[in-house]
Amino acid sequence: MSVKDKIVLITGASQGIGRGIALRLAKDGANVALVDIKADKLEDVRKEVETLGAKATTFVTDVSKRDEVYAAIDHAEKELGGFDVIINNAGIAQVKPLADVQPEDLDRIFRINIDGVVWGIQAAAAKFKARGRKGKIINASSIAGHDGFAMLGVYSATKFAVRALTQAAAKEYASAGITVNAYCPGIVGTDMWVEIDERFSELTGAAKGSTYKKFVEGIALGRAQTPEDVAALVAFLSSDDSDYITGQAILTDGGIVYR
Ligand SMILES: NC(=O)C1=CN([C@@H]2O[C@H](COP(=O)(O)OP(=O)(O)OC[C@H]3O[C@@H](n4cnc5c(N)ncnc54)[C@H](O)[C@@H]3O)[C@@H](O)[C@H]2O)C=CC1
Ligand SMILES: CC(=O)C(C)=O
Repeated sequence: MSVKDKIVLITGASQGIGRGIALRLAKDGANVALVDIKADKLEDVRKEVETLGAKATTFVTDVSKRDEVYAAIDHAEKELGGFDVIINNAGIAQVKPLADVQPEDLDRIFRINIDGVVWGIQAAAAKFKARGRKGKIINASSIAGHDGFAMLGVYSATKFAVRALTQAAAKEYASAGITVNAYCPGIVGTDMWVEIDERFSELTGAAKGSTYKKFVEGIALGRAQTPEDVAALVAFLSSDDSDYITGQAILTDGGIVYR
């Protein structure tokens, strides 16, 4: 399995799963374009990647803004000399009972978790076609893209939407040699889960840390997932070994959801 010398753009790369993917791909020989809204943390990840001997560039981008996503891909191509894979990883969570959801809640999460993936798909596909090259598009879904989770209903809807977009894009772009897949992590110990746990505590009175603990106790393999666990699947999906796979939303969750 190799991603050697591939040029991979990763959104949401400042921390958590995105950072884990960047470091894994760099170790495997890829060069990476790191994209996020958090400029300072992006630079920290760039230095970590370069320590591993890979080339890296950063581009501060809000994925909900179409022009910025197109500009990020142009930047990656110019700075790194090509463009082979996009990982539409950036996303936000939202913990709220459905009864309390307001129009602005929908707007915010849809713009990042759905619009951001649409812009990433269309901008990457346009660039692959312009370069006359095959390419790979890889999107972040979730176990919540396979099962709707209570208090995470709108979030779950966005992750179901990512699966739908992945399937539709796989069909639209197959003839251009572009594959489109999604990864579906389970309970990963990142800042996103710190926030989810805190919001559950505020809403239900659960002790701090107890919601995360309860979810982790439901994992068959008996431990929380790490960004490295997720990155292992994404490295495979980024490599030529996954060339015959398209339109799939692959679970990597240690045994929570079975499909
Ligand atoms: N942590 C978990 O348990 C799981 C996470 N996921 C998904 O994996 C992806 C990454 O999650 P984590 O690393 O855990 O989250 P995280 O909250 O630790 O990191 C998300 C990154 O995305 C960036 N981001 C947020 N909005 C952005 C925007 N508009 N434009 C550009 N960047 C933006 C943030 O600045 C941050 O660096 C998300 O799509 C999430 O929904 C899926 C399943 C489980
Ligand atoms: C954050 C997330 O996708 C879940 C379900 O944990």
